[in-house]
Amino acid sequence: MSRPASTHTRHYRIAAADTYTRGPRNRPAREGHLHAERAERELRTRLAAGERPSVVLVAPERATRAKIGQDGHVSKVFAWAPPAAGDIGLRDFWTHVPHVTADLDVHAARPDFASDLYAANGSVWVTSGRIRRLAVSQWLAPVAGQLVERYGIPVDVDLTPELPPCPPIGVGAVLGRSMLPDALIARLLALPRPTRRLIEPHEGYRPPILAAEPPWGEWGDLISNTLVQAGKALGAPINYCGEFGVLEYPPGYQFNEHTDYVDENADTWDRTVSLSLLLNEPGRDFRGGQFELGGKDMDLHRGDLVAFTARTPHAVRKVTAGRRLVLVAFGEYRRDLGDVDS
Ligand SMILES: O=C(O)CCC(=O)C(=O)O
Ligand SMILES: [Fe+2]
Repeated sequence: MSRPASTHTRHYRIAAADTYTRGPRNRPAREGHLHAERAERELRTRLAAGERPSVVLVAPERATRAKIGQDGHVSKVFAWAPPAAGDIGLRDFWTHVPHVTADLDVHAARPDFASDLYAANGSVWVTSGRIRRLAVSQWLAPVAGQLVERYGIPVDVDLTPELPPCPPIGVGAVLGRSMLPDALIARLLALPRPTRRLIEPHEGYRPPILAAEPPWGEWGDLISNTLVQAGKALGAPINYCGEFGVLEYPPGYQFNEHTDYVDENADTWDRTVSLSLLLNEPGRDFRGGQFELGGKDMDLHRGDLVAFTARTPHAVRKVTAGRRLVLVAFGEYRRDLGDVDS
C-alpha cells in the first residue's frame, strides 16, 4: 500500500548533514526559514552533481506553531536528538535546541536515495527502497512524506495514523514546601531579562511579565524531573516539557482566573500539569499577589511549589506593592510522542 505524502511536508527542509549548521537561538522565524532554504538549495546542488551526503531534516517552524512570540522570535524549539545507542530516552525528547532535526543516516554501502537500506534514527526505516516503519514519534510521518515527495521512495506504512488519546485528567493540586534552596533561587533571579513579552496587556488588566528564561542546559533536568514527579502525584501524563520561565508581577499586575490547558491543539497535544514556585516572600517582598486555586487562597512562602493539573482553575490576585516573582513550568502530553518511560 503506497500512500501520497501527507500535507505537512511543506514544513520540512532537507540539508546535508556534513555542512548544515544550526542557527542561533531566539532568532526571527523568517531567518530560520531562509537559513533552511539556503541549506536545502546547497544540498540539491550537491545531489545534482552526483554527491550523496547524509541528510538532516530541518523544520524551522515546527515548534513555532506553538512557540513563536508576537515579535516573531522563536522562543523554544523541540529537537529530535539522535540517540547515542539503543532506544531513545526521555532526555532526547526533552532536548531543546534551535532546530528540529532528524538524522537520516544512510547505512548503505553506496548511499543512494533510491536504493537499498536506509535507517533514520529509529524514526523512519527505509529498506529496499521502501519506507517500512515509522517509530516512536508520529510527527516524523512528514519526514517520510517528504522522502516520498522529493525522492520518490514508496511508503508501506500509514503516514497519518490515529494518535492515542490523552487519558482523561481531572482537577487537582499538590503542594511542596521549601522546594528550591536559596542559592538556586538567587541564580534564577540573577538571570538576564528577556526582551519579549509573555502576554500582551489588555485594557484594565496587566498580566505578569516574563522576567527570565532559565537556560535549558542548566535548568532543564530540575524542571522536567519536578514536572514528572508532579505528574505522577496528580495522575496526569507528561511526555514533554513545555514552556517555563520566571514571571514578575509589579504593583498593579495580576493573573485573572484561568486554566492552562490548550484545547485548540487537543488533536495533537495538551498541557497536562502546571507548576508555580514562589521565588520571594509575601508580606516582605510584595503585598497582595495571593495565589488562588479553585477560588481559595493558598498560603505560600518563598520556595514553595504548587503543582496542579492544567485543568484546575487558578489566579493570582493583584500585587499592591513590591514585586511578586515566580517560576512557572508546564508539562505536556504530546500524543505523537506516545508513552515515554522515565
Ligand atoms: O504566577 C503564578 O503563580 C501562576 C502563573 C500562571 O498561572 C500561568 O503562567 O499560567
Ligand atoms: Fe496559569
